[in-house]
Amino acid sequence: MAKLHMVDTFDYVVFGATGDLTMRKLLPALYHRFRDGQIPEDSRVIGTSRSRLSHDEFRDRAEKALRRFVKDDSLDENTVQRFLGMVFFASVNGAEAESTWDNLRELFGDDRADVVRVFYFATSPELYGAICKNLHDNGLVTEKTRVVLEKPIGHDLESARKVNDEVGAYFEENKVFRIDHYLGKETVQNLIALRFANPVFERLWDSDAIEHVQITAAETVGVEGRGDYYDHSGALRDMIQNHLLQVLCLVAMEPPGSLDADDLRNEKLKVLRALKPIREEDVPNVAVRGQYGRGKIGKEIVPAYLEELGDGKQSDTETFVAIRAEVHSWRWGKVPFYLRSGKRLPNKVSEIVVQFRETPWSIFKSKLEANRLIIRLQPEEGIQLSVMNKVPGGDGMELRPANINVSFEQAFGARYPDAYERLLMDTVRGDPVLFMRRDEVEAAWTWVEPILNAWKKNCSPVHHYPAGSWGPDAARKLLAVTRNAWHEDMA
Ligand SMILES: NC(=O)C1=CN([C@@H]2O[C@H](COP(=O)(O)OP(=O)(O)OC[C@H]3O[C@@H](n4cnc5c(N)ncnc54)[C@H](OP(=O)(O)O)[C@@H]3O)[C@@H](O)[C@H]2O)C=CC1
Ligand SMILES: O=C1O[C@H](COP(=O)(O)O)[C@@H](O)[C@H](O)[C@H]1O
Repeated sequence: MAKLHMVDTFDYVVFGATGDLTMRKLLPALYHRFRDGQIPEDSRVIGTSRSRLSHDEFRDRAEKALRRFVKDDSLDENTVQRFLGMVFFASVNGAEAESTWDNLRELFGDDRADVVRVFYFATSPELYGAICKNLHDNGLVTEKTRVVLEKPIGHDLESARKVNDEVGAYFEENKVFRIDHYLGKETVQNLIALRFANPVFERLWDSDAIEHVQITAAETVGVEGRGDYYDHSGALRDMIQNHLLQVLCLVAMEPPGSLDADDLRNEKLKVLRALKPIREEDVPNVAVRGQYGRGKIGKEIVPAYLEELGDGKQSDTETFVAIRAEVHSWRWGKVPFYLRSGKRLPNKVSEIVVQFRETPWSIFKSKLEANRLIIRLQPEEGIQLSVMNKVPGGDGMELRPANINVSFEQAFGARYPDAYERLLMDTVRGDPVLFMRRDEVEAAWTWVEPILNAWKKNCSPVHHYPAGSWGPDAARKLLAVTRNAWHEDMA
């Protein structure tokens, strides 16, 4: 395990602390960091929401969450009790000026004014502006205060600008941490190491050598309890506008001058701005949307999206998206970047497939397969490079592809920390390198917006696919026009 450095003492205030995200991700992440010795014991985690809970009632909920979402081998009684001793609760309606702000103010005496203070907004984004104003008006913002904004930042470009303006009225950009948990995944960070610490790859990283790139985030889960949110979002907003475009940036960007936040983010922004704009009339040719019907994943029969929504609701919301993108730059020319994300697909897998070009000429009788680099983000994190080899023995020169495999688990053996663990500690340290800058978020919305508009006008159909399949056939056709195939369909 790489070395962890103890962070400064902090007060971590979560708005939306009784919600799913806090229970499932934030509290377990803070617990793990505490257990690993990264968090000083005089730090505090302060939950807030409109619910009227005592400190002990909230601690009970926090304890249940830890027992449910932290693996048994990481739960030891002493550590759990010491962690819960750092947990507090204040009942506040973040959106209302007249609310019980005293409950929160009372928790900060003069002796905490110099302590790092993080406000994490795990509520609906419409509340972010009001919460910022109320924090400011109640004198809760100190020199060492940061705010963390959960996704989604808006619903489209206009609403994203509104959220950013409202937050920006009270917090300088360097105090605003827009979280994209994909950037906290170890394997996503490792992309930077793979590309810029290994010249063997970087020398081949362009349109001369690379035929196309696929970026896939496939999930087996459906929308389950999040139907209200998801039905207003859909896969394009939920996964592509943020996570997949951020991964694309790291694959396609030029080497940054350093690992400083702005050097890295400037390079990502250049990629987002170099994405070939998609005109509304072209959307049917380059973007496919789908929605899952009833089907089977493994041995389990799972309901259709509409059944999960319940109440006989009808909806065109997409649970699957595939897009053909291009990064118009000297390095990439017209290399297609295929982006794909969907729910209720056969496997949970996030991966990048870099398909190299074929040899210009072959001296062999065997059919040659072009090299392929697969960067597996999750699960079974690792790298796989396919190469052509001579089949041993025989009296001729028979060739077959074989894989060079690096399994990160075998190489490093450590537990893979959840993305939130790293990101929450970065917010305490005030390190924005793995967070999205305002201009990145807005550039990403600018690019996806014509697709959203075309779909709103019903310019292309919502293809239905059975749960447990790899999505609609139209997604296959998107690649077939250039005689390509998605990874699972490759020979
Ligand atoms: N759940 C997840 O896995 C993910 C969630 N997100 C995003 O994070 C945000 C929260 O999601 P999630 O936890 O699932 O949502 P939930 O609906 O489970 O929780 C919402 C929380 O906000 C609180 N809340 C609502 N209104 C106010 C208010 N006016 N003042 C203070 N607190 C308020 C609620 O508590 P109370 O009713 O007591 O006030 C509750 O704690 C959403 O924007 C979501 O899109 C992003 C990525 C993943
Ligand atoms: O942000 C989100 O991500 C999850 C998928 O995250 P992963 O780390 O499990 O790949 C997705 O299920 C959710 O809908 C979306 O809001």
